[in-house]
Amino acid sequence: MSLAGFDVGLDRIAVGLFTGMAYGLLAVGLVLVYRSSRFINFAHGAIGVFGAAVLARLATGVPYWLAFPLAIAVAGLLAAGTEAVVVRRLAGRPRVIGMIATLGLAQFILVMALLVSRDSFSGATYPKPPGLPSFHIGTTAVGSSLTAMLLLTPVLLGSLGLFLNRTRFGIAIRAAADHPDAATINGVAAPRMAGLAWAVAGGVAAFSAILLTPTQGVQSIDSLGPELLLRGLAGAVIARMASLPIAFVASLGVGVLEQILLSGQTRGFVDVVLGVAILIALLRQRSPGRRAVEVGWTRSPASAPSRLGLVAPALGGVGLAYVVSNATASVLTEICGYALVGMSVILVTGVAGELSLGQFAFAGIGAAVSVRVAAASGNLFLGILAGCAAGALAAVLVGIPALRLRGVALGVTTLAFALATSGWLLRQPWLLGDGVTTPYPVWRGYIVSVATDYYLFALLLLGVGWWVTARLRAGGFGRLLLALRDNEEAARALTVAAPLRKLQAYAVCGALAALGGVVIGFGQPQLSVNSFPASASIDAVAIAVVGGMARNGGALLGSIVIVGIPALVPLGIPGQALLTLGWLLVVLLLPDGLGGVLSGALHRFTGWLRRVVATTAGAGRPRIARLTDLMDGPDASPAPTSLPASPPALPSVAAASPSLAASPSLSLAASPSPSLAASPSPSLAASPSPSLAASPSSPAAALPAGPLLRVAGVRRSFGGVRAVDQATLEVAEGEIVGIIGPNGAGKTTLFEILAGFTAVDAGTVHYRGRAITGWTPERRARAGLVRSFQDARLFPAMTVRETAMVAAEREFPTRLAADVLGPPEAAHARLASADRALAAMDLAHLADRPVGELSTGTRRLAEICCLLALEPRLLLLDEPSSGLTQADGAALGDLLLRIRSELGITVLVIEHDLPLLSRVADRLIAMDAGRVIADGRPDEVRAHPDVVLSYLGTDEAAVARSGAPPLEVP
Ligand SMILES: Nc1ncnc2c1ncn2[C@@H]1O[C@H](COP(=O)(O)OP(=O)(O)OP(=O)(O)O)[C@@H](O)[C@H]1O
Repeated sequence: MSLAGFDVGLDRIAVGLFTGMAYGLLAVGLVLVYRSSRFINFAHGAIGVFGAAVLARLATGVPYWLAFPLAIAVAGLLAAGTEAVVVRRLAGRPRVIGMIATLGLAQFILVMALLVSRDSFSGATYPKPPGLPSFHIGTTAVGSSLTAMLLLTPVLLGSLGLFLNRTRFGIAIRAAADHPDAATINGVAAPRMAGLAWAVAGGVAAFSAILLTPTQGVQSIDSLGPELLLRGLAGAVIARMASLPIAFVASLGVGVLEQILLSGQTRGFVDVVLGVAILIALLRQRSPGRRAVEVGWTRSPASAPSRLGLVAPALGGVGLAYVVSNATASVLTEICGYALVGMSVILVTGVAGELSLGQFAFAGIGAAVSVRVAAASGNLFLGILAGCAAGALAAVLVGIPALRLRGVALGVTTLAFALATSGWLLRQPWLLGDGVTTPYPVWRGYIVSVATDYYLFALLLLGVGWWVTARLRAGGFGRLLLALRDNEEAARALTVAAPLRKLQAYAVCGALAALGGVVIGFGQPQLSVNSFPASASIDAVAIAVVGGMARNGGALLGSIVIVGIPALVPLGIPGQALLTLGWLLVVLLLPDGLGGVLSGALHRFTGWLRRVVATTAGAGRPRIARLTDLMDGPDASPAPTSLPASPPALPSVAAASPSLAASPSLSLAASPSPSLAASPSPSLAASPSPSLAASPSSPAAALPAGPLLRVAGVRRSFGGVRAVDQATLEVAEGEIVGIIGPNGAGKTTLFEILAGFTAVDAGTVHYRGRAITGWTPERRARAGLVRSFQDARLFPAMTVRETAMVAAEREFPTRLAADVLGPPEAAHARLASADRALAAMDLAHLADRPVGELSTGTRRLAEICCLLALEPRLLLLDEPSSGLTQADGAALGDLLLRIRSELGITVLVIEHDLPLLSRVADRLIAMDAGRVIADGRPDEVRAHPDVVLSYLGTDEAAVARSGAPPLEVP
């Protein structure tokens, strides 16, 4: 039967269901692992293939049906071992790194499978299950393997369901996956349960690989890589990486759809359709309320463009052109191209913190467009520009769905795009078709036709890409990306426009990868899709990780190791295994990659040389000190000495108290310190200054009639939990209002809604008379509605000064082009503004300390400093006293009163410290189970019977016990 040119007959559907079963099992394993470890195990398919290899080897000596469970058990053990040795070891590092480690592991395991048994890659010679019938559906032969799959898959899934839902271990796995902390408190060993989940997933993968291999032709490592993974991921993503049954059923659909499409189209077209299906599934997913904050990024030296750092390797590279053969020059050219793509990975993953598995697709598109445009226009530079623009555009389009969903979303969409590009897009006749003849680049009339000459041209483009990347990383743009990577919500609360900045990052990375593609493209007389396979995108990730993501030089180093060595030295399978094992070990053991090791060695070497020169030649600063710039460049953190002079330290909030430096805790016991408003600083303390008074959010600006904030009938549920339920409240200009309620009452969710981080199910929020329900967090923050966070995490890998510079973005925003080409005025202005703000809060002495090293109290002060720098009109503070000592808590009360009296800022504050609130608040609002249960004067609310019942549990006496005796309300 045919429909629109596609065969939808029974045969097709039957074959589709069989392959769909295999994809379904893959998807089930991916979901299981994702639920327990929160990342995608890219080695999942490879673990299955390893199990299949073990069966092929065992079946030569023992009966098949004995080898079958043994092989599954080996795969389960391998998966559990992966969890214990690789995943747990990387627990404190970003999840992206865990996923990258599994990419390396996948390659290593596949090579190992090849060493265990070559049969695991060939359907013709692979053992088939004995004792089971073969039959026909229509004209389709169903062999014994498919019969086994048909009979055993329901048994396997049924047992898995029973195991997860009915057994103690299964329930513990689910509990540990969904609520690890709660499970640990209840005595469930969460890490052991994750290991068990991985073991089950590994066994399932082996089951599917063992029964699927006999139905396949010869499989290559490539066909078992990204393509198979995408098919499993499609079902898993449709099931939102959560539901095992939906993942399985969706995968059956994927299998059937694939078979039907294959009747009239190529495999590449199937990838396009799957990519679109994944995109739709991702876009339909609702953005989660609170996001998990990414942990584990360490502070890395950003590479500022140092002249020596560029010139020294460039001179070495140029020198090579005169000593190597044309064949070697071609390899060197390839290394340059891959290094540029690796740099794009460094920017998107190392700096922006998102995994992209499609950078080579952008390279391919860039190459194809540039070659076409250059050939048509006869202008090489026009071709290069067009190629980079095409790469940037493609990256932006692919990145859009990932904007709302962090974590794995970009990895999944880019993987789909990589496959669709190499399988379909690049094969279109208007791009590469069956291959196009590349015109020779012409340089000022000179035709670059010799490989060694072309290598020099490649080196030039590498230098340009390096310089641009280094400028961006060291400037304001790099800082914004780091802030978004470390803590996206905090960055948005400081007015950073996350979607715009991320799209800019994707565009730059797409253009950079495309430039790599241009280098590779013009280096080949005939350009075809074979130069840009999907698996090369994974090599690009390997390059970045092996070389080290902290430095641009890492991409070059990684490219030499991953591309150069195999091209120059024939490795064979054992050599390849060693190389992949090597890069896996680098991921596990060297967070800074080989670049970090080399840079450390250079530092030590130059230190030693300096000492030698100093001893032999007496005093004097040897120039070789700057050799270290080869890897690092000067630290991007601007030296305080190079700044415009900061105003003298102010008589600030903390000035009258023991200094913050002297005490690790927050010291706000400043009252009666000189007034903030009286401070000579032109910054946050400058309420009467012209800039603040002129600001639209200034209290002096014309006020609309009515309350500053009006919340009406707001509702928000998470699953079955009504976090906020018909909340209605108002806050008048100039008030300090406290929000109280027991844990889980919905206070923070209400703040999330007010600040724009969580969407409402129903109800409206009006601020200054305008409906802001649909506004983004950054728009609200720019309008003066500013929030703090309960944990005051800020950006752990950034210094206090850099954090304050993020807040200064509101006044002096970073412009991408100016960051690369422009003069440093805006950067200086941001720096001066940050230093003024820090000085006003007496934090100047902490300016160069990484935020991650500060105590909670000091971080909280730094956070308030940044928030005040935004010149807010309404400040939402979420439990500002948590983590403070009692004395600091009292000083916080003084600070709140002065923020209102001297800066005219209205404050809405969530607090558990009732005595503090009773002292500073004009009004209290009590919440319970998402509802507002009381609203009025503090003494009234505290005495309200519902409040006593829900919040205090007992009676008014508990108020006195919960802290110091209440003070008079001012
Ligand atoms: N993103 C989310 N996903 C699922 N449930 C959520 C989410 N955010 C909040 N909740 C649930 O909503 C309810 C209210 O949580 P919320 O954090 O707003 O309360 P709270 O009053 O701020 O508590 P606490 O004082 O402990 O911070 C809780 O049951 C919480 O588990």
